[in-house]
Amino acid sequence: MLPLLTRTRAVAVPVRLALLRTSLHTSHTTMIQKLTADERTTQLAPLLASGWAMTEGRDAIHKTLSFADFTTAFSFMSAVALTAEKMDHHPEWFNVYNRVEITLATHDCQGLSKRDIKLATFIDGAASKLL
Ligand SMILES: C[C@H](O)[C@H](O)[C@H]1CNC2=NC(N)=NC(=O)C2=N1
Repeated sequence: MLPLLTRTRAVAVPVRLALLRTSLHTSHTTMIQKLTADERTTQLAPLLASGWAMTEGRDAIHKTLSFADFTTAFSFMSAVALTAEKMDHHPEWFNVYNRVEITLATHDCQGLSKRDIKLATFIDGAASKLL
């Protein structure tokens, strides 16, 4: 029979290793993935056909929207900001008066992910209500 302290360590070490494996596995499987080639055809292509464009030199998309005036542009930005915060997914954007330039990419995977598709789709819906 092993002394109590040795037995405790003999059990505790494998348990800790198992927990570490589980946490590594979980963080790996929940990591946000770049869009696959198939997803680019089915989900990204429609956005590229409706005013979004690939950004040169990076896996990102951008679009410029012009509204009637600053108040309308800012109202659009407020709607997008609330949704972006809920999604924990934020646009890179630039506003001057009535114009809003938006770039979307997922920093966590250094490229385009489903979150960018979802946010771009929301942005198009919000803009269409105000344009
Ligand atoms: C810690 C926080 O959840 C992350 O930094 C979120 C926040 N907003 C984000 N926004 C965008 N566009 N890409 C991200 O990878 C991202 N990650």
